[in-house]
Amino acid sequence: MSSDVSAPGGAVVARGQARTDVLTRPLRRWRSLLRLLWRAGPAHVVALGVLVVVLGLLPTAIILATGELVGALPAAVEHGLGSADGTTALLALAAVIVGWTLRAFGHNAAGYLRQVLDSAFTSTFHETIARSVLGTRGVAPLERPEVTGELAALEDAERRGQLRSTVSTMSNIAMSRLTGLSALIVLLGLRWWAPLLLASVWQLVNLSYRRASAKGVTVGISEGASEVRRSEYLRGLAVGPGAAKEVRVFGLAGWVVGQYADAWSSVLGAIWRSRRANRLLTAVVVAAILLAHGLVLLTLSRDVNRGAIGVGEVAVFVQAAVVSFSFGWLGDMQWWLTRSLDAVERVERLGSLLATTDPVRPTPPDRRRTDGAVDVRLRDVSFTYHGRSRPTLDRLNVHVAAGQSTAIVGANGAGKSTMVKLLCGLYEPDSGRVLLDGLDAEVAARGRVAVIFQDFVRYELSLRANVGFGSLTTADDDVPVDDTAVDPVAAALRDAGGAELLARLPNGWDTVLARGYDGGVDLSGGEWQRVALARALAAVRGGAGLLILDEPTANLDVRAETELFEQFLDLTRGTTTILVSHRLSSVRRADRILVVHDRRIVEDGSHQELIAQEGRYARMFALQAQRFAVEEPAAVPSGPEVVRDA
Ligand SMILES: Nc1ncnc2c1ncn2[C@@H]1O[C@H](COP(=O)(O)OP(=O)(O)OP(=O)(O)O)[C@@H](O)[C@H]1O
Repeated sequence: MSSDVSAPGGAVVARGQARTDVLTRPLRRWRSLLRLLWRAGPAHVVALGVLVVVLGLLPTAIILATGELVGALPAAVEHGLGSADGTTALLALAAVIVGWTLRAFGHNAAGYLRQVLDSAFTSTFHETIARSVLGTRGVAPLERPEVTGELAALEDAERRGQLRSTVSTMSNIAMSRLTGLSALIVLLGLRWWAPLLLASVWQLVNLSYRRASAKGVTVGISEGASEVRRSEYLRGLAVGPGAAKEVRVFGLAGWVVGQYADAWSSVLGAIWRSRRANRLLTAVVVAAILLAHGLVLLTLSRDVNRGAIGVGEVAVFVQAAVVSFSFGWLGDMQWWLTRSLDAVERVERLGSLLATTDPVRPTPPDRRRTDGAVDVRLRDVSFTYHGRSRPTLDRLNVHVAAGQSTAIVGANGAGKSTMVKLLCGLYEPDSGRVLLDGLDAEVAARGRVAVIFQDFVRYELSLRANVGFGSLTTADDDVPVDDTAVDPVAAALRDAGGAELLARLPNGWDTVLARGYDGGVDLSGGEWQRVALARALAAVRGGAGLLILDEPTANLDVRAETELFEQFLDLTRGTTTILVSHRLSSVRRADRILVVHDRRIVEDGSHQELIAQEGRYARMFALQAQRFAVEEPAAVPSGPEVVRDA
């Protein structure tokens, strides 16, 4: 009942809202664009603005001066250049020359300013996005579908180069509009209806082409969207490094190219079909342009016949009628500008989405330690990922004393990495508290937690940056990089077992760890893991009091992982350490082992205690030992690889 009553009212409100939006949305978009532009370089914006006005009005000024010159010439010829008519002609000629000279210089200067502002605008645009994205506490807001949608659309606009010439496009359009408008004003001198008629017909052109191109784009985007994505994906398969090996080994080259061509021509087919449907509209618009200009020129010729206007005025009105086209459709420029406005609107929306999805929680008044090992406490912590109905962690209670080494083990998907992410303050729990030295992890983690995730980042930068990012302050220090006694970054790499790697790199610490760069080298999976571990050790040297290794060693063999973890525990003695691994033999030396199962911690104790309990851990350990004994009996008899829950 209530919905029956409210529905019509709601529809009226929605219609009213839509109408208001039609009016306010363009204003909002323009305001955002101009605000970004202003931030890109106010002085350049003012200078370009002045030039746009001058260059926009100059063509009409030149037309007027030309008219004056043409009008004065017969009398000047008759009475000589020294006469008053001669002076008028000479002044008009001078005005024309000055006008053209100004135009040439003005366009040069405007070209320079446009270039500067185009790149400044793009970088301000990127900076605004980066600020919004990096400004969130944690990563949860970035996983919201509406945020990922906006980011994907912005990336797409970027890839298509839709922003690179925003300022050029905008200034060119503004200039053309000013020229068209001033030419129309001049035509008022012929008949009051002449500019109105031409302006209307150019607006008709504008409307119809905007509709046609929007339709083409919509067809391209909506009907062809999946085909566009598919063709781009196929192109990536053909030319990108990701699939290069498989495409060759499986002989997929012909198939990839054929599929790419099919997908692309199906997109183009849809766009061409949509354009063909506009032929009638185009014919009507062309007829309207011819008719309107015909009427204006007919009126003009009748005035000439009647002797109502002179030759100078004819020159002015004919040129003004021709130049009035600048009031009409300006081709791709308008399309590009609309794309820029769309992108700016998205940036604004992204900013407000990220601002509202990240409420700040109050920090408790507990004590705060600023150095040494971190005391970790999870108090009744429950956590559910966005879009999931079931919590991943349910009322967890753990206390890890400062300096303790703890291993987290459990089957795939048990929630081990989720615990790690909560400890890093990347997500907020639904309820309960994650406390580091008594402070919420979201506020306390930065600088105090060092972590190497399973999918740690392989920065396409120098070795020194890859290790030094663990502690930017140490990496920035201008110390000799090869001396492990004084350089914490070098010491971290040595401790992580990366000395041999360093010796093999062509440019030592400056070697870029990626192919495709001068002297760049890609590393094996195991070598990358040593670099990542070195990064974590650098962080500890830089003051991190909680070190978490979330299975970054999966590419190392069992023996290497075990040795590394043991070495790690020795090196980080005095630091709170959390190790996540599926290989139980690798973490058995930890002071304490937590077994995560079905969203909770089900066992908690040392290796010996858990084995003695004969519970889940003991079963997992026995199973892994058994499997390993079958696969590689000689290597590590007491505990092995293989990753399965019992
Ligand atoms: N960003 C995310 N959004 C939604 N669900 C997620 C997200 N990350 C993890 N999950 C889900 O949460 C559950 C626990 O994942 P988590 O990565 O913590 O497990 P894990 O114990 O570390 O597993 P593994 O041993 O395979 O690394 C899984 O069901 C996983 O699919």
